[in-house]
Amino acid sequence: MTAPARSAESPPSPEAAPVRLSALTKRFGDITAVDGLSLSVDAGQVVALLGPNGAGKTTTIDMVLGLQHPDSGSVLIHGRSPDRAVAAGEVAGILQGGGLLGDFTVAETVRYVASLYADAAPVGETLERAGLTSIARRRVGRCSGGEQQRLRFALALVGRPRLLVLDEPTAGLDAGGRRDFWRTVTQASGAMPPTLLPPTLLLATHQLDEADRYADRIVVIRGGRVIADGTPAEIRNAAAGRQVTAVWPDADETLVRAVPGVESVERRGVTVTVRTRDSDAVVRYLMSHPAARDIEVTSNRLEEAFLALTAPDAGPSHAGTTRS
Ligand SMILES: Nc1ncnc2c1ncn2[C@@H]1O[C@H](COP(=O)(O)OP(=O)(O)OP(=O)(O)O)[C@@H](O)[C@H]1O
Repeated sequence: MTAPARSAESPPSPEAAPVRLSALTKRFGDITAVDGLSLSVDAGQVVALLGPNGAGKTTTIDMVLGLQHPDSGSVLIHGRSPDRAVAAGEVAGILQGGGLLGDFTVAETVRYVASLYADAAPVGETLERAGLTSIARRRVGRCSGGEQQRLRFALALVGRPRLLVLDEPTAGLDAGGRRDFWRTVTQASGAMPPTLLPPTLLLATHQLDEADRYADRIVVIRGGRVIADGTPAEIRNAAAGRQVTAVWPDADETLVRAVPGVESVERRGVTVTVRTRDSDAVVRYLMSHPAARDIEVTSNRLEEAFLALTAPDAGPSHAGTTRS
């Protein structure tokens, strides 16, 4: 949890982006953890920073929360500095391994943190939103890892932040704990009144399925830089395109290879498999040949796209869009 305590300073600009990172750079000795990273997150987006270990996700998140300061570049949260945004209670974070007091009950913990805010959300409502009502009297030390993570979510919500930042929120949870955590977050987002809804979510993860399933937008980071930025479907296509298969006994592979966007053509028996960046063009071509039948288009899996994008020798993605 980040420090709460609202201050009485001037309100943020209503038009300012929830997060605007400009040419952000952070070094630790010889290591450049974040290397000129620019990123703008719009209100209401669920954005996943996706990258392999050491990509610079946590360092970026720490700078968004004012826990680290950049060597160069700037961070603006709703148009102001992270320190001021955190002090104003506009942003809350769930950080890796954030501490909880084992002797407090779940309800006491939420009540205590709520008391630090001038304008906290009602405790009962917050417990309900985080799926904690049935264990409100349980000591925190007796809660499972998943329940403790839902408690951290409740603590993040109780200050009514407009931006919620999650760093590897399901690290260490089993499949059931991960599912419950995300069910809680998405149900809370879908059903909460505006007073309790954090409208914008920035999530750091290396869990591909998490980014794919829950984010509107995935920003792939490697070596402290943005290498791809788009919807999950765009990221899949950016790295590896699509695959079109058809049954076509007399296919002329040379002609298929000449269709715009085609990367490879493979023939096994009567089946032709085409990897392409433009599946529409391939389908149109196949449809113009009556002998080609049983045409199927499949998206490559995000995992393949991610591995292709983050391989050490991979160049920057050409199809991913970079927003700043
Ligand atoms: N306080 C620090 N001192 C020295 N090096 C650091 C420090 N914090 C981060 N680094 C280095 O900066 C690089 C980026 O680390 P960071 O933790 O931001 O990556 P990450 O993408 O969050 O990785 P992970 O998924 O493993 O948490 C790594 O090489 C890491 O070793």
